[in-house]
This record gives sequence, structure tokens and C-alpha cells, in this order.
Amino acid sequence: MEFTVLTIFPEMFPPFWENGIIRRAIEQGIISASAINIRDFTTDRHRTTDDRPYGGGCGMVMKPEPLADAIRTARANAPSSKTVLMTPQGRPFNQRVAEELSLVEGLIFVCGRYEGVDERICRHFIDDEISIGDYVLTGGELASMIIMDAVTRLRPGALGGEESAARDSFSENVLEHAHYTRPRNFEGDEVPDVLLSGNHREIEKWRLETSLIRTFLKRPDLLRERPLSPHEINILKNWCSDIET
Ligand SMILES: O=C(NCc1ccc(CNCc2ncc[nH]2)cc1)c1csc2nc[nH]c(=O)c12
Repeated sequence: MEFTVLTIFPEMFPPFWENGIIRRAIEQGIISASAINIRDFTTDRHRTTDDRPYGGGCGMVMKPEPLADAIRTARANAPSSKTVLMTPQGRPFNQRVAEELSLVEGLIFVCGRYEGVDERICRHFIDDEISIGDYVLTGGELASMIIMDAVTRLRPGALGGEESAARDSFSENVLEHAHYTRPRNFEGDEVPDVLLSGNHREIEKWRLETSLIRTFLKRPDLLRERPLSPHEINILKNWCSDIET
């Protein structure tokens, strides 16, 4: 999987690529990553990448020529890549989109600044438009890192053995159970006995129940995305009746 980022702030990216699972995935050849400075594709003395909007109004718009030349270069270097424009107007990013993107050969991220990019770029050079949420950022760079992060961990081999198992248990619609590690008693708060029992059936039962209950309490919206099984409904009923008594 090849990541290419088009940005006017390429220096934001090496620190992101030099740590943790991303760094290991690069070292193992699972992914490759590079940043292209859009400013290198300007032709004027001031290396201008933005200009005032036609129709007036505040803010600046990213010029189409430097972006088009940068995208052409990126595509020449990574031919079977999908060109993704990072924009507040894009389709909302989520785990399903991460899984979809993790299957392509390469991704070219166009990171806008200012008020956005010239519409001719959106019309003729972009394959997909993605937003990472309904809040306004100062640019698309952090959004592209979030996508690279979520997509990398889905690539085969990116997560070590134990982590990948953990990932498999992650089903989209429930929050994870509580996690504990040593010491057993931390400032007077003890780890639940069941987790020390070595009884894996009971431990799995406790983990499923606590996942369901904390999803019900913190993110009931997730539970509406798929029907609860009779067993799961029972767990919630028992828990509710326990708190009623
Ligand atoms: O480039 C990005 N943002 C920079 C930016 C900021 C403002 C405007 C112009 N105003 C738009 C607006 N919409 C609602 C209110 N104001 C355009 C572009 C960006 C890329 S992905 C993403 N995902 C979530 N949020 C984001 O901002 C982004």
C-alpha cells in the first residue's frame, strides 16, 4: 500500500511516520509513504498556491495549476492509486470506509488549506472526497494522517500477532470492555475477581456483558445499527433488574 500526500506543509508528516505501528509497517514494507510539496509545482517567483475567489468573499482558494501538476506527478509515481480529496464536504470517514480504502493499491491524499480547492480540481482530478467529521479544521493534513493510521492497521501484518487477535474481536457495534493490568490493587481500587479466576468462559462472559452494558450507557446509538440477539437482550434486562432492586 503506497501513501502519497500532497500538501503545502510536508514537514508535518515525517514525525507521524517515524513512530509506533506506522513506523514498523514502513520498515516491514507493508506500507510506503511520501509527501509532495504542492509549492514545488508553482511557477511564479513567490511560489503562490492560492488566490482570491471569483465572485468575491473572504478567504482564499487553492489554485488549480499547481495541484493538477502535483497530482499528475503523484499518479506517475504511484499509478494504481486512488486520489482522495480531504474536505469538510466529503463523505464521512468511519471503520467501514477504512476497510474499503485498505483494499486499494495506493492512496494519494490531496490536503487543502484556506477555504478549499478550485472546483476544476474536484471535477477532473479527484476519485473520492472524505471528511473526518463535522467540525472545521485548518487544513486536510491531520485528516489524511487519521486515514493513513486507520488504514495501515488493517493491512495484513501491520498489527503483531496478539494485537490482530484483539482487532478481530472488535465488532463495530459495541464498545470494548474495561481493561486492567498490574497492580491488582491500585490506590485501593481492585481488579474484578473474575479476571483473576483463570476461568476463560466466565471471563469472556464478563467481557461481553460489560461491553454490552457500557455500549448501552455510553453509545446506545451503536446498538440500533444491528438487532440485539435474545441473549444480549437478556443480559441488558438482567442488568436493569439488578439496578432496580
Ligand atoms: O481541509 C479541511 N478543512 C479545512 C477547511 C476549513 C474550512 C473550510 C471552509 N468552510 C467549510 C465549512 N464547513 C462547515 C463550516 N465551514 C474549508 C476547508 C478538512 C479536510 S478533511 C476534514 N474533515 C473535517 N473537517 C475539516 O475541516 C476537514
